Amino acid sequence: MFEINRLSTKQPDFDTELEKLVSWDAHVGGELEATVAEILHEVRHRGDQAVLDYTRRFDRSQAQSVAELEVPAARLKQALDKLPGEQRNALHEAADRIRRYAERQKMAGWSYTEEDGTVLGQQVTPLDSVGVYVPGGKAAYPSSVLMNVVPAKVAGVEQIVMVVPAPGGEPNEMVLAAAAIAGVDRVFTVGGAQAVGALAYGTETIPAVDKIVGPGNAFVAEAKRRVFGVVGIDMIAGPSEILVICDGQTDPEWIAQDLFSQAEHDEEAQAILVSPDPMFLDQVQTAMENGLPEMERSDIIRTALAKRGALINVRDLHEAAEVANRIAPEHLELSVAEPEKLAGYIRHAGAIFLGRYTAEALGDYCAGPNHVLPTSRTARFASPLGVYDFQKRSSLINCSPAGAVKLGRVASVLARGEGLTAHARSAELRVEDGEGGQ
Ligand SMILES: NC(=O)c1ccc[n+]([C@@H]2O[C@H](COP(=O)([O-])OP(=O)(O)OC[C@H]3O[C@@H](n4cnc5c(N)ncnc54)[C@H](O)[C@@H]3O)[C@@H](O)[C@H]2O)c1
Ligand SMILES: N[C@H](CO)Cc1c[nH]c[nH+]1
Ligand SMILES: [Zn+2]
Repeated sequence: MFEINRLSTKQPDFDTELEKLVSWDAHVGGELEATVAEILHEVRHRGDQAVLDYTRRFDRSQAQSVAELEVPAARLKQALDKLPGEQRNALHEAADRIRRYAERQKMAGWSYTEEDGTVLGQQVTPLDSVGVYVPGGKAAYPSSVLMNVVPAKVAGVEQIVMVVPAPGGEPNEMVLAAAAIAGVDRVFTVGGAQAVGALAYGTETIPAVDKIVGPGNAFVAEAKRRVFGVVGIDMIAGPSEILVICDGQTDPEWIAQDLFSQAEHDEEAQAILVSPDPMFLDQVQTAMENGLPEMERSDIIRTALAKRGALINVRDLHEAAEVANRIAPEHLELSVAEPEKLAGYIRHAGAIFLGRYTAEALGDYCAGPNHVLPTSRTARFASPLGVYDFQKRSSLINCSPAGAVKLGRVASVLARGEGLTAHARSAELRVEDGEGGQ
């Protein structure tokens, strides 16, 4: 037996029950926030020693120094060379698809000339240094190495520092091989909030970076939220989420596995099925009941489904889209006859998977689009990780003498309206120069 929440939009307390299910606060709460605040404080003030203490405590490392937690470049290459051919080929194929998609996201600079000869534009530059968090507490994620590092390389980031927990002190070989393929500059086997703190503040051994990207559990997500401002962050990419909208015509076993696929990441993961067909919800529940014992991580799935899993009955597919928009899930599968039509009603989702054949798991590994996606309803305002996260823009303004006269007159009026005399004089001097020359 397993537990899963059953809801219907027809029940009078639907809104309250849905809120309980999807609200971030209800699941993480103040204790986690206090723990993360303390870890960040310690790392900021005690540097390497704090990183080492927490790594020994949370990841059972035997290391005596943070230097010992750095993985040399030769070790990455060795992992790649020794990897079974099938795994090496799969990593290369996934990297190629991710790169092809990322290339299309690359922003270029542009400029245009106003009638007065002033040139206006935008210059695009890559970030200097980036810290990539690769999760690794409950599972190893070579795919996350590729998803984070490949777009950073496409953008032209100079220094990429990767952090990844190594439970028991043993780094995962496929993760190291992926780091070699992607071209990471430095790797430290440090995880959790202490890794985020080290990348944000810098320690004696781990360099501070300009921006931290990558997914992780609730501790990692909270740590990134807290260091924002000291460094840039990509988004809150916390415990995984899936929401499937199904018209009742897909094989229930397919949908059951799709729901499991995200639930197996974490006890805090979210897996929701929305359908107008109550009998189909029953069939999927039965398929889950039958399939669960075969799952290697059935304990994690069981906990996640009881906490943040739900089968929701709606009146029709239009109402299903409304529910999805309210939840703003990380992943949204549209397992319906006309997915493109339904997609037109979707406003908030990290990634949309269209049609019965598009299993979300394909996007996790190799379809091409990034699997680092906004969670905890942040898809209302955030986007998938992309090359644009590793690029920044500077405005370009190059005034001609005539442009300086024209703009100077406008600026002078506005500056005097704001009571800012120096601004006004700065503009007026160029106007006077231009008028004198006429
Ligand atoms: N949104 C995305 O794009 C995306 C992609 C891949 C994975 N994920 C998510 O990443 C997460 C991976 O989680 P994980 O746990 O396997 O690895 P993780 O690397 O995110 O977290 C492991 C670290 O958590 C810290 N930690 C664990 N328990 C702690 C405690 N009680 N107190 C303080 N720190 C503690 C430890 O430092 C440990 O190193 C999952 O939630 C998964 O759903 C999300
Ligand atoms: N589903 C995760 C993003 O939430 C990505 C992933 C990696 N490996 C398997 N899945
Ligand atoms: Zn996944």
